[in-house]
Amino acid sequence: MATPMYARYIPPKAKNTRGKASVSLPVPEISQAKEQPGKTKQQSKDQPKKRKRETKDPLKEKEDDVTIPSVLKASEVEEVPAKKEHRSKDRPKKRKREREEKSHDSEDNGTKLKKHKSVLSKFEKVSKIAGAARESAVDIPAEEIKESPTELHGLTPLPQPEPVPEPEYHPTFSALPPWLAKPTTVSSSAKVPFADLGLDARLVEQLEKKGYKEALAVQSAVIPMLLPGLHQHFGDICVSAATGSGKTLAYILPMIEGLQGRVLSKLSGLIVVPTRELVTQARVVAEQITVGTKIKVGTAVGNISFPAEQELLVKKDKRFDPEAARLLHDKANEQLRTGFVERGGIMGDLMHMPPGHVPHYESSVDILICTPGRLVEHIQSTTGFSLSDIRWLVVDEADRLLDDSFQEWVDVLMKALEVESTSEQALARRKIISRNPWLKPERQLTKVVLSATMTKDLSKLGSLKFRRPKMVIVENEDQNIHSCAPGTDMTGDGESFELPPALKEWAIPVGTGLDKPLYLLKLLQTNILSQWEMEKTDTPTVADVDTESSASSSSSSDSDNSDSDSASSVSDSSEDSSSEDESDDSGVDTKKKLSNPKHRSKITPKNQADISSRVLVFTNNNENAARLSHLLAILHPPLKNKLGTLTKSAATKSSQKTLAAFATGKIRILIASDRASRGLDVPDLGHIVNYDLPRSVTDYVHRVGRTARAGKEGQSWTFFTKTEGRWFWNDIARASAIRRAQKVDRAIVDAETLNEEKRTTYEAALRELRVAVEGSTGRAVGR
Ligand SMILES: Nc1ncnc2c1ncn2[C@@H]1O[C@H](COP(=O)(O)OP(=O)(O)OP(=O)(O)O)[C@@H](O)[C@H]1O
Repeated sequence: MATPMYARYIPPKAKNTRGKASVSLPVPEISQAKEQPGKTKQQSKDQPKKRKRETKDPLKEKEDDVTIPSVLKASEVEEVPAKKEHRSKDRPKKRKREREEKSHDSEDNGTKLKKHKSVLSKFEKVSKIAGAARESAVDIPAEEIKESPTELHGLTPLPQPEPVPEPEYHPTFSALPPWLAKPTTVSSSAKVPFADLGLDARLVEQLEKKGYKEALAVQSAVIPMLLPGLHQHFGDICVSAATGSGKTLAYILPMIEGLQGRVLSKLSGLIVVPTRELVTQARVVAEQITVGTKIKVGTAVGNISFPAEQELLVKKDKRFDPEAARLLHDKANEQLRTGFVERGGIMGDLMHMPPGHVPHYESSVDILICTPGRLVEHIQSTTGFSLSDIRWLVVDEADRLLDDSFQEWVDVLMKALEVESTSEQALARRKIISRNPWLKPERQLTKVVLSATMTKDLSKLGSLKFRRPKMVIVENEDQNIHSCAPGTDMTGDGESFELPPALKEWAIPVGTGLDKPLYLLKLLQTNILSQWEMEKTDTPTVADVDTESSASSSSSSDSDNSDSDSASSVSDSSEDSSSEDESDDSGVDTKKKLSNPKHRSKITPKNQADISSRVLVFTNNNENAARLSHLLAILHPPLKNKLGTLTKSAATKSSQKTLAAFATGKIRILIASDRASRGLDVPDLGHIVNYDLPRSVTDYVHRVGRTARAGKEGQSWTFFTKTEGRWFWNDIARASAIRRAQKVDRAIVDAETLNEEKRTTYEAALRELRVAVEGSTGRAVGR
């Protein structure tokens, strides 16, 4: 009796009693039994077993699945427990009836029908109970009850609901402090005449002589904040402004204005920059502005010996002060007694002093421009080098410098700045201030921190210990600014950078990258250098090329200006050749064929001296720069005297020579490592080539920022290989962190059209280079 009732017996039209619910039920086996009276008891006993076996068949199972719902109506499911209860109560009666039936059966000659009658009577009872239950339930018209159509499914997964999109998270708070979260923004078009900035007339005149008629946006915003007046900010300033926007004058002018009346030299302004080239560059700007004043500008970069640099920075003298002399001598005696004798320094100098005198040190410079490494050396080892009178501290290229933990320069500098001045005037003033606390403190140190890619990392900025800081951001408010993430501005929590508005960026696919030198040669030929520049020197033979000294030789040699008419060795058939797009990026911007004559420089005697047709080529390391320089010189010998290299390993003097030659146009192609990517200002530089892809977004921003400076036009060309394409387009060309006025366009260089002779020369050059490098270092050379 374990089989449920509905499984054992299902009546033919179960519930159509009141013309309401009409449910078609499976044909009941009992009726079959009725119709087949010849079936034996054994057969009917076997029936459940047979069904059990049948249910093992999956197809059968499916059939059951389909039929069962029509049987299992809610009212009937509820009937089962009701029936059970009833049965347990009526058990004695039932047995009695069964006995009666049995006796009747025996009377009826033991036919099977009697047994079925008992089952039928049970069913009638159940039906009565179900009928009563149904009467108490709400009547539903039969036509409203529809059988749900059977859905058949194959093996394909059932359709799933659309995933609910995650709601966009717009924090109503910022993790940054208010001065960083809500910076002061300045439009890059907000220019003001220098005379309106509160600068001294002499300074304005000096600037006009240089051809600067009005202050650029960053200067118009920052100078008034640093000078006494209505807009003065009593605290420190962080500045974020695009490359070439004029940040150098924005900090140098107020510093010079503030120190003009100075009679005695005191080290009052300290400018820290990352490279020696930038020290030299900032010094040139400062010296141009200080002409006619007593302000002395010094540098510390390590291009001369350390003792020589010490002498240049600090003047040593003697001062009659018996009391101070006695104290110092006591200290010296104590050191002798304990054995801990200080070598050099003030104790060393004391030995050479006449009785009653002490050594006296004075700064030889008012403004010091230096690299962080050399600064730390002077703080730690130069006697009399004191930062206690510093009023201006400038950290240019701040994000780069704060990344640099070299010699823990920030900590050393901050400690040195905390040391109070021990000069007599300072001591006297401190005495007065202690009695009159409302008086201004003796020294007010203002920190100015600048970059085109300013960090918002508090852990880095915090190391500079700002006092009431303010962030100033200069941004282009042009509606056409292309920012891949709509609404990206420079004031959010994330870091975002702006490119110069007049910069045109191009991206050039270079296949696997194996023939990059040939691509570069073709690009120089078609779009950067004029034909005159490509061909003007006598063509030397491959053997003539001095690989090691191409940079220095080119900087010193003044190329012969004969207007050579010799036929170009570079094929110019690119116009009709169809270029194949081998890059893997998708949906890329307009493709431009660079061999189109309208992109070419016109060959006229006039533009022979056009220095904007110079190019700065960036490689990823010194080795690549030297190798490329060598290959180009062999590939196209007329370029030999127009090539220079600028790498970290080059001596300061040689780098300065190379840079000067590049600035004056003697060198047309400067191949450099990332050393040249920060801050370098080469006036009217027209082109940048990223021969190797930069390693980061910030590197890209600084590299391309060497052109299109101070509102002038410039172009950048970035080579990308098949494997680099995705990164370049996603992280640089369409990066939400970069705001640009013009989108990056794709350009095709037909390096294939370079003639066979060039390819043969290229192969020969590679072999020669391999032999040269393997010979000297035992290493293999790639291209
Ligand atoms: N007021 C001005 N008018 C015209 N030109 C200017 C003015 N001020 C500066 N310049 C020129 O702008 C160029 C860029 O200046 P500067 O080197 O200070 O830029 P920068 O913002 O420091 O760039 P980077 O971030 O790359 O270091 C220089 O060649 C400079 O001579």
